[in-house]
Amino acid sequence: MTSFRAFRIHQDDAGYRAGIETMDTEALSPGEVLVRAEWSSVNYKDALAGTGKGKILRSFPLNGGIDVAGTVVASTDPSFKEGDKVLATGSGLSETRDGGYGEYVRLPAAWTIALPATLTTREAMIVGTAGFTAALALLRMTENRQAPSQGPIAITGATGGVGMLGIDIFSRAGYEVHAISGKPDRFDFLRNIGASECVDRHQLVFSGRPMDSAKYGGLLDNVGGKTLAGFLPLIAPYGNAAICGLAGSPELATTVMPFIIRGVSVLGIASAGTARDVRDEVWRRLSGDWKPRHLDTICTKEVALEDVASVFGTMLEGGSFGRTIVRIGG
Ligand SMILES: C=CC(=O)SCCNC(=O)CCNC(=O)[C@H](O)C(C)(C)COP(=O)(O)OP(=O)(O)OC[C@H]1O[C@@H](n2cnc3c(N)ncnc32)[C@H](O)[C@@H]1OP(=O)(O)O
Ligand SMILES: NC(=O)C1=CN([C@@H]2O[C@H](COP(=O)(O)OP(=O)(O)OC[C@H]3O[C@@H](n4cnc5c(N)ncnc54)[C@H](O)[C@@H]3O)[C@@H](O)[C@H]2O)C=CC1
Repeated sequence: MTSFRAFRIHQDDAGYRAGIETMDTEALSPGEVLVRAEWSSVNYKDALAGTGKGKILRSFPLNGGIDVAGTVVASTDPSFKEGDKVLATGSGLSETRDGGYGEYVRLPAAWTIALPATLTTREAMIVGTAGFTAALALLRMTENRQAPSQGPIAITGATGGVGMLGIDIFSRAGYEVHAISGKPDRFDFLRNIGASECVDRHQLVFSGRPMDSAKYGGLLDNVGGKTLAGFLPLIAPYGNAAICGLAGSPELATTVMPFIIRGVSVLGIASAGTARDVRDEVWRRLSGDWKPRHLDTICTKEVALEDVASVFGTMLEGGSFGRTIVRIGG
C-alpha cells in the first residue's frame, strides 16, 4: 500500500467539490495494471468534470483526468510488466473509474496501451484524448471514402486541443485544412501548424438555406449548435461531417437535405468507448504516418498536478489555446 496525491472529485451531501487529497493505492478502482503516472492532460471534458458543469462522473468519488501515461509498477496480467511505459485515454477514466490526475492509477489490462516506441509519455499526453479524437475522426472519414480531392476539411474550434491536433493530423494526411476560429490573432500560429486558410467565425454568414454551394470536402466539428448547422449545407457530395464536440452548444437544428441530396454522412465520434482493435489502430497511425509534426508547438502550457484546476475556467469560457499537459511524476 502506497500513499499518494490525487485530484479527487466528490458529490455528496456536502455538494460537488474537487481538490488535491492524499489517498492509498488500495483505494484505487480495480484493474490488473498499477501505473506510476508521469503525465496527464487537460481536455474540455476534464474541465466539465472538475467543476461539475457537465455530468461526466457516473460514480463518486473518483480521481479526475481522462488521460494518463506512465510506468507500470506492478501487473497481474502477463501482457505488462514492471518498468513498461503505457498510456490510456478515455476508457472510463474519470467517468466510472479513477482517472489520471493522481500519482498512481490502476488500469484494466484491456484498456492499457503499450506506449509506441516513437512517442515519449509526455508526447503521448500532448496527443491525449484530443489527438486520439482527431485521428479517430480521420480514420472513420477515410473508411467512409473521404478523399483530399473532395475539397478542404473545415475544422471548427480550431485553437483548441482537438482543433489544433486535427489541423496537424489532417494536413499531414494530405488534406487541405481550413481552420475556423474566433481568434484572428492566432491565425499565423494555425497556418504554421498546417492550416491553409483561416476563417474568423465572427465573420461567417450562413445563408440559412437547407443547401448551399459546396465549399468543403468534409468537416471536423468541435462546436455544435448553429456552427455545425451552418456548415452541413456547405459539404460536397459524399463528404463526411465528423461530430466531436459541444463547445458552443449541444443543440442541432437542421434539415435532412444535405444527407439525402448530397449523400453527406454524419459520423459520431465517441473517443472514450472506442473498441480495443480500433483504439490500437488509431495509436498505430498517431505514432506513425499521422504522428503530429508540431507537438511541442501545440503544447502551450504545462501545469503541476496541484494547479490543474486553474485551467478549467478559461477552457469552459472558450479561452483555450492549444494543449495543456499535467506534470505528475514526469
Ligand atoms: C472527451 C469526450 C467529450 O468531451 S464528450 C463531451 C462531454 N460530455 C458531456 O458533456 C456529456 C455529459 N452527460 C450529460 O450531459 C448527460 O449524461 C446526458 C445529457 C447525456 C444524459 O443525461 P440524463 O440525466 O438525461 O440521463 P442519464 O445521465 O441518466 O443517462 C441516460 C442513459 O445514457 C447513458 N449514458 C450517459 N452518459 C453516458 C456515457 N458517458 N457513456 C455511456 N452511456 C452513458 C446512461 O447510462 C443511461 O443509460 P442506462 O441504460 O439507463 O443506464
Ligand atoms: N466526442 C469525443 O470523443 C470528444 C469530444 N470532445 C469535445 O470536443 C470539444 C473540444 O474539446 P477540446 O479540444 O478538449 O476543448 P478546447 O477547450 O481545447 O477547445 C475548444 C475550442 O472551441 C472553441 N469554442 C468555445 N466556445 C465556442 C463557441 N461558442 N463557438 C465557437 N467556438 C467555440 C474554443 O475557442 C476552442 O478553440 C469539446 O466540446 C469536447 O467536449 C473532445 C474530445 C473527445
